[in-house]
Amino acid sequence: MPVIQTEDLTKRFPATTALDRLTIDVEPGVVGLVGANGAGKSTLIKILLGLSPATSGGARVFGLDVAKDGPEIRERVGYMPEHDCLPGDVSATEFVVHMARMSGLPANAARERTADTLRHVGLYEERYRPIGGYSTGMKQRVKLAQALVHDPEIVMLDEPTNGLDPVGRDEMLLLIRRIWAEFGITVLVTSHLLGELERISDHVVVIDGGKLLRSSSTSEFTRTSQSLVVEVSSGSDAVADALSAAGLTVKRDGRLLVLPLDDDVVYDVVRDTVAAQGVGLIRLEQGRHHISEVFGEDQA
Ligand SMILES: Nc1ncnc2c1ncn2[C@@H]1O[C@H](COP(=O)(O)OP(=O)(O)OP(=O)(O)O)[C@@H](O)[C@H]1O
Repeated sequence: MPVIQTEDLTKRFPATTALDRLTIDVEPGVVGLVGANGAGKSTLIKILLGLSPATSGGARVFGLDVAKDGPEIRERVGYMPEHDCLPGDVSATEFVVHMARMSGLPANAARERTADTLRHVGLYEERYRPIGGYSTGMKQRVKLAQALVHDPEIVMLDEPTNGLDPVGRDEMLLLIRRIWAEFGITVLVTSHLLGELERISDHVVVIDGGKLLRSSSTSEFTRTSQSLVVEVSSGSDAVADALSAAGLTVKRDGRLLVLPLDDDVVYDVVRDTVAAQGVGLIRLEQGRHHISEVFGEDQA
């Protein structure tokens, strides 16, 4: 059963339509929600949490209606907001214990879960220091920990890699993948970077101007964009011409010839063509495009 479903979900603000008849089904796993700034990602999350009403259409989380069952949904969901929202004068431990108590955990369980969760996100001795002195990466980890501390069934992470350097991004992406892989908690994670979500998501939903552009499994995204890279010992111009004559679309990338891999027969055509030209085949390998390239963006 889908964990999140929306049907014709629409949210209008006076000056803009943030979501425009959005219909999606999200199955368990890591789901990437991709869109440029202002695409409607945060608005969708707030509606799913029952914090903001839809203008029309509907949404369900675990089959519960977001318009009526907000409190029950929020008990079962963890939420990491996009913007910095942490108090600077308390420690990570104090803050996360507080959030755990707010979720209804008894004092002892809250302390134990907090210690486990902060360790899981990679905060150790620093967890006793005031959050005000933390780096952006450490603050993002505290935000992630408070989303996980009450052992939710889904976490919704709004731009968790925002403001992080490349190493911090990689670490955060790995942590997110582990939430699903090790604990079986479904993750809905937003980003404006297609390339980074492609690396960790089982399924990717792309929205633009509040409208659905595409929703499919990550493997399907990349399968439709696979290519075959060919390198020959000499005479690459003649080989390219012969491949074109055989009906293939050939692109040049320096010494390499790149062909769309839409059919396995492409391998045979390349092998036969290269043999007929009497040149050596140095390389024949599958190239994997990034989703971002499919959308013509250079973001990976
Ligand atoms: N409370 C609000 N009042 C009026 N307009 C809003 C409100 N919240 C969002 N919007 C508008 O709705 C559109 C979608 O905003 P949203 O924050 O959902 O986008 P986003 O994809 O999360 O982008 P970002 O990453 O920049 O937050 C934007 O045009 C935004 O200005």
